[in-house]
Amino acid sequence: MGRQELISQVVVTAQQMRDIENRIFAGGMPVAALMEKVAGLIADRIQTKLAEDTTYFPHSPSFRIGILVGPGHNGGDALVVARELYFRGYEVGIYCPFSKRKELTSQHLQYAQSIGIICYESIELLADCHLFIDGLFGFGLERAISDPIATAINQLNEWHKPVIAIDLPSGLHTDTGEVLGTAVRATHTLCLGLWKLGLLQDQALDCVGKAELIDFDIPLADIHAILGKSLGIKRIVKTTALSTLPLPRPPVTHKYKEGHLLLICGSRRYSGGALLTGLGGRASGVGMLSIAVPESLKSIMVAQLPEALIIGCPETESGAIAQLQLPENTDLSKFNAIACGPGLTRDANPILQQVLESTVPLVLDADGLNILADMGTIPTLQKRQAPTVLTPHAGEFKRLFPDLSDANQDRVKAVREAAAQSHAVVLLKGARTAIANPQGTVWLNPESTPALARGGSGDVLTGLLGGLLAQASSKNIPVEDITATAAWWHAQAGILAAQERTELGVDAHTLTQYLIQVLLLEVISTSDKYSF
Ligand SMILES: NC(=O)C1=CN([C@@H]2O[C@H](COP(=O)(O)OP(=O)(O)OC[C@H]3O[C@@H](n4cnc5c(N)ncnc54)[C@H](O)[C@@H]3O)[C@@H](O)[C@H]2O)[C@H](O)CC1
Ligand SMILES: [K+]
Repeated sequence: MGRQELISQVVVTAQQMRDIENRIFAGGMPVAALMEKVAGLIADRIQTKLAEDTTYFPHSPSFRIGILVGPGHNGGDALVVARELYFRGYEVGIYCPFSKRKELTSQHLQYAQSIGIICYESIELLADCHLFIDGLFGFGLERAISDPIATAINQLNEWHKPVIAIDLPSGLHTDTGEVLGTAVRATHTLCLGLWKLGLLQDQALDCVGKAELIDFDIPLADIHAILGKSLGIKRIVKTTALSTLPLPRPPVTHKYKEGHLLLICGSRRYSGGALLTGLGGRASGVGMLSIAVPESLKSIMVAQLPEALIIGCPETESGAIAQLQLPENTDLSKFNAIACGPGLTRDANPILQQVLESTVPLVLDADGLNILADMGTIPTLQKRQAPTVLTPHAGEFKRLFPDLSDANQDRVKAVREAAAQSHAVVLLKGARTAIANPQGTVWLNPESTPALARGGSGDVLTGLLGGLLAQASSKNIPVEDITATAAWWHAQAGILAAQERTELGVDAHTLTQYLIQVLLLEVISTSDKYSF
């Protein structure tokens, strides 16, 4: 794996970043030299951004940049940026309300003032700035921000001007993304060296804006020395996601070699869920698709999914599947994967018992999760031998794991605990979907769209994931990697659909039509090894 690819996947906590940094310093790199290098790269990036984006940053002789400087090395970075932008002809002013500062930061402040950059103690005096650089705190923030800094940050936020945060928006917890007191609402974040975990947590996203990484050549040996070879937390990136797709297919194959997926979904009350799950399964390219639904849904399913084998099952009085009535000579072990849950209703309880006993990889979603929660998640899953993937949103997560950490706060901690205790792969849905395996590795999906916050989009994911699992069954690819790929593919389809149709135009049915469309674009732009 090349440097760029590895760096784009790595995610660190504050402590890990400190440890990596200490190795660099122990190796002989002077602290001041590193700050100079990093801040030089930040200044270059800001200058390019200003030149590139003239609608956002209009050229004007009075263009003024306000630089917020904290007491630590985040403030030191900001001062080097201030000096560089000043020498490159920009008008800059500094806000630094701290009397105690780290030595290097103090030296840079002294020099900045000596060359004529004015340092203000009140942020109000920067009110006419067109752009702000936030260098108040980086990964050294230790406690909630208090006054006068809190009031200054709130004032800055009220101006609604462009703000570029250095490393991370000041006030965010580096690991959990929690707002500590108050936080800068940045429009852009230039994360330094390696992605900080907090930037990938849902609760941080209001403050992060567009995030990008500034690579300052951290030696790979230092990264591996602290994080290990396998990395504990990874961003899902395009190259790894595409590498687990069943593409290209072998030239000689047949439908059963390309996986047989069984979907179990729907009820008289929720027929749409079954349909969307089926369409998601179809888009996965799976060789054979069987869908078990209540008998009364059979005709509508056949009409919409003519290539699938629709299995009409006896129904309860309420219209749920009463019993799985598989074709003759078929039992659950004939399938390569099963996905179960969307639209089932809790009345389908006996069905879940049956699929849990199967020896086939199983995806549980929606009512499949609700029924599992009723059974007792952890003791029930501990009995299973084959892999299980749970795909809850935060509400379902709470029902499944009532005693674990809150999935609305430190989502990474919550999903890790859930996977460890249930021995399942857990995919916690959200703006930054988080996936954990029982061994503690976590995958975070760094790109998505609020357009996917819509009824039915989860059903599409369930079908898609089931189809990918079925196709991978003979390939020895870890279930968690396939789960990460499904989350990535689903989100990318949403992003493309939102670009073409706005965030309001991505209903779940439309989403299914973008799955192949986005793949075509991504695969073609990545490699020429696929031929169509
Ligand atoms: N990672 C790297 O290799 C590099 C990082 N750089 C930059 O340095 C910061 C981290 O610097 P550090 O000095 O450790 O921390 P901070 O700048 O975030 O500030 C710590 C400073 O603030 C005090 N403090 C903490 N919390 C509060 C609070 N709530 N209120 C008031 N004061 C607080 C604390 O006591 C410290 O004095 C990193 O983010 C990068 O921007 C290097 O420049 C390049 C290499
Ligand atoms: K900052």
